[in-house]
Amino acid sequence: MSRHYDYLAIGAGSGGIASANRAAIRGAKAAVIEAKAVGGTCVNVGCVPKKVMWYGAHIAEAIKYSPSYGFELEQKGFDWATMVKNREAYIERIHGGYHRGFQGNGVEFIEGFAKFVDHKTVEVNGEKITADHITVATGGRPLIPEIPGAEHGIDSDGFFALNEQPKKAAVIGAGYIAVEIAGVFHALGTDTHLMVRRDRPLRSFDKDITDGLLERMKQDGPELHTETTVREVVKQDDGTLTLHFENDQSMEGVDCLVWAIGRVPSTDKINLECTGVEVDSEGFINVDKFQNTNVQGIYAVGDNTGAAALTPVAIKAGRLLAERLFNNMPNAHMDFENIPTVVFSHPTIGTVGLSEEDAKLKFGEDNITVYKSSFAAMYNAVTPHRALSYFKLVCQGKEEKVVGIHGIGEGMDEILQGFAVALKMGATKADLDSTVALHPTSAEEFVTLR
Ligand SMILES: Cc1cc2nc3c(=O)[nH]c(=O)nc-3n(C[C@H](O)[C@H](O)[C@H](O)COP(=O)(O)OP(=O)(O)OC[C@H]3O[C@@H](n4cnc5c(N)ncnc54)[C@H](O)[C@@H]3O)c2cc1C
Ligand SMILES: NC(=O)c1ccc[n+]([C@@H]2O[C@H](COP(=O)([O-])OP(=O)(O)OC[C@H]3O[C@@H](n4cnc5c(N)ncnc54)[C@H](O)[C@@H]3O)[C@@H](O)[C@H]2O)c1
Repeated sequence: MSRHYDYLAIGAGSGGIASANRAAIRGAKAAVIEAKAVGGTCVNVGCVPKKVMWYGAHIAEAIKYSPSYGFELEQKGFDWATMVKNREAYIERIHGGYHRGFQGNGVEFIEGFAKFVDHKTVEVNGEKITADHITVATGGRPLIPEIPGAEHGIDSDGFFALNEQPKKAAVIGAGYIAVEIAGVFHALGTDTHLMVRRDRPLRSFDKDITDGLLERMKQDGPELHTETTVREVVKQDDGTLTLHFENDQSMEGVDCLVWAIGRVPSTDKINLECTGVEVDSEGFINVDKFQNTNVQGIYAVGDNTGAAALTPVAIKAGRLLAERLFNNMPNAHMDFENIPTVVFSHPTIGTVGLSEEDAKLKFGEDNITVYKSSFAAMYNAVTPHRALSYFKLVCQGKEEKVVGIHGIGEGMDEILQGFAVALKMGATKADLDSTVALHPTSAEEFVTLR
């Protein structure tokens, strides 16, 4: 038995789903193969469960501030399992939405793990499936370090599988995932320790913004341990973990250790070798700007290409690929410049374009003008917890073209999208200044900077 399609996506995550749906909408006979849960990382063990838990953390913070607004609340407890149950029910509903979408668009959903047999054929559940165009959209998976006792820790997938709230958590890593998980644990009441190998987390972000994050962590937690590298993990008889660091210090009593030290592409178990598709030294698939691999008829989108590992990036690249293949748009391709991004820290960070450091390197120090401000957002200014937000514009040349927009503060996640449009359109500082402010908001900072 064998089936043939015009378009086949391996992996029903952000990129695979978006591309298969768009291909089918444009008239292609399309299918998508998924080994685990429809929706991939974002929906099942990424953006979606993370944001639900971030909202939970947000509510915990609001309860903390509520007395200053006149509320007399008695918090009787917090049930982690209830949050998880409702989160998973929501995710189930999203799964249903995807399947209805496939039905509506005419995409065939195939459950199973796909492996290449040759450059036109994959095998799944013993069946050979052929397609004119095959997209590898297999995403990635978390990395665990090779140190003694590492297996006693969990990764971000394990974090979402927790059914009970840990008392004391150590989160290892300095990227988005470490910062976000540590923030959620801490806000919900776990004694949380974030451990980074160097002087700060999010080192590739603009320094003024990470300084703002460090200030908040110092003020509110979680506890940040810098210059701290885990050497060994030992499980004690009572089940708790002791972490030994390279600086010969240690930490005892950890009941949840989370590794958030990066992700690797899922390209190693799909027999890609038999197709001749080239990968780099880390296993990321080499693609050109059209998502073409070096083998005709095989493409890759999303996290396994080493592009910015963000859901909207995988979706956009996937849709544009389908437009190119099936809608007579030979030049359709993703623009990887100026991709906005948000970290769901506490408070959130938003950033698009170049950091001050990178802008100076690219254009020269004399060609860069920086505008920045800090202020206590009204939300917490009326509480004893007076904390600062930071906003920054990086401008280039005499005309002060805005090449970087950065902020940390309440609402920054929602503020950034519109400003990213302005940056992408080539806005200058004068354009922002000519826009009337919205008052009272935090967003108005960006159009009133001096
Ligand atoms: C904890 C966490 C939080 C995140 N938060 C955000 C966020 O807030 N915002 C954001 O934009 N991004 C976020 N991301 C990143 C985002 O989830 C990814 O960029 C996005 O999911 C990538 O999509 P993709 O299609 O490349 O791969 P994935 O979504 O990983 O999908 C790949 C799919 O392929 C399947 N698969 C793999 N191999 C095979 C095979 N051989 N056969 C069949 N199926 C296979 C996998 O099971 C998986 O379902 C987060 C990621 C994590 C881990
Ligand atoms: N809000 C969002 O949009 C969001 C949220 C989560 C994830 N993501 C995406 O997922 C990607 C992966 O996130 P991530 O946080 O896993 O990876 P990352 O690559 O961003 O960060 C990994 C961090 O771990 C550190 N590290 C590596 N090895 C280590 C070790 N042995 N011990 C201690 N630290 C170590 C690295 O220095 C790095 O800072 C991100 O780059 C991002 O694109 C996005």
